[in-house]
Amino acid sequence: MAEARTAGSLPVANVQVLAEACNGEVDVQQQVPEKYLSKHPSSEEVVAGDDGACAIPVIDLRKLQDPQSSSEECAKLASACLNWGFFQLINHGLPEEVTGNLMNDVVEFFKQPLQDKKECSQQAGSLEGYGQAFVVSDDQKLDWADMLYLQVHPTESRTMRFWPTRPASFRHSVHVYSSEARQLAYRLLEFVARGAGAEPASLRAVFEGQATQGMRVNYYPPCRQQADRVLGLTAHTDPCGLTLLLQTNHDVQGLQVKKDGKWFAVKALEGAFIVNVGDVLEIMSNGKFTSVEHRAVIHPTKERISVALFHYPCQDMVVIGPQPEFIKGDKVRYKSTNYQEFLKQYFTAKLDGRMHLERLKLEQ
Ligand SMILES: O=C(O)CCC(=O)C(=O)O
Ligand SMILES: [Fe+2]
Repeated sequence: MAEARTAGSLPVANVQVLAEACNGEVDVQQQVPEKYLSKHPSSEEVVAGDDGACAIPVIDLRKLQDPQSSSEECAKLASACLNWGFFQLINHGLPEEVTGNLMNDVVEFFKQPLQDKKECSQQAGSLEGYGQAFVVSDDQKLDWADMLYLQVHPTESRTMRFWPTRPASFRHSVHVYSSEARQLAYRLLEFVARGAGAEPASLRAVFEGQATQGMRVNYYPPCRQQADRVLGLTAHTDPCGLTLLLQTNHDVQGLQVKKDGKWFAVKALEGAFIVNVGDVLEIMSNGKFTSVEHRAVIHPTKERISVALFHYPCQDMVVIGPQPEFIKGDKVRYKSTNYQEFLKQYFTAKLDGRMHLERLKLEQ
């Protein structure tokens, strides 16, 4: 994701520090600044996921790999990618130690004093490092979150000055986790293609080799005041192909996914990945899969941390458009577009839900 490097964000307050002041953890309690408050609590309906249901479909990798159940599970996967754009992946085979080490180190990173975290601060003109993203004007509403964004693959594209050295195991944990998760993403892309009746290798080939993988860690502090008017992460779609998401405290709900005009609160299953389709996959699949709007809400008393791993096509990709494998007698539904331009537009603007994607749709 070369563009993340040329697209900076205006500097804003550190939200973790602000939250401590607003939550009464220091001598003088501060009011949550207006910039973090939406005008009203959203009028859109939220379907709560606390009755044991997790809202989005659950896909079992073991079933995908078992010849006995593979076709049925593949069809379920393709349907999840079309109708929800999201699913939870169970029996994914990534060792618990690998995900556990990553999450522990991420938690430890954010526990450090601000000064120490600032050693990894973003620099002007780039989104990599510790800071915020998508702040493009002084009067825009702000998200109640800090983030750490790292480009993790290809290895030569890493800028180590943004990679924390504390805790000491951080870099190693990210390296191991991102390599294993990348293999998992490739395997999933094969099943996703198969589920839509395309050649399994067709999608994988686009994302393999020198393809870009970026990791965004989101830190959402609690907010005791007016929690229903404070948003952790504005509604958006992911610009990549496929995102793999993990979160700490699986019992703290934060992620919400839009379907049929309603927000569905996702109840994260312990040990599962939350996987979603990004813009590039919607376009390449000619709309057989959907890049769905999602957002993160915050909790009044508990922090939440999520780690999103974005899988982009190869750096040298020039044009993105519907792939022949996914058209086959269907109408072409999206304009082909210059890939670098597409990324640039995404990373230099305010998050805008699905607007940037709708502009690429052809009249049918
Ligand atoms: O925190 C979450 O659950 C969502 C994160 C997300 O959507 C992102 O980083 O793109
Ligand atoms: Fe996202």
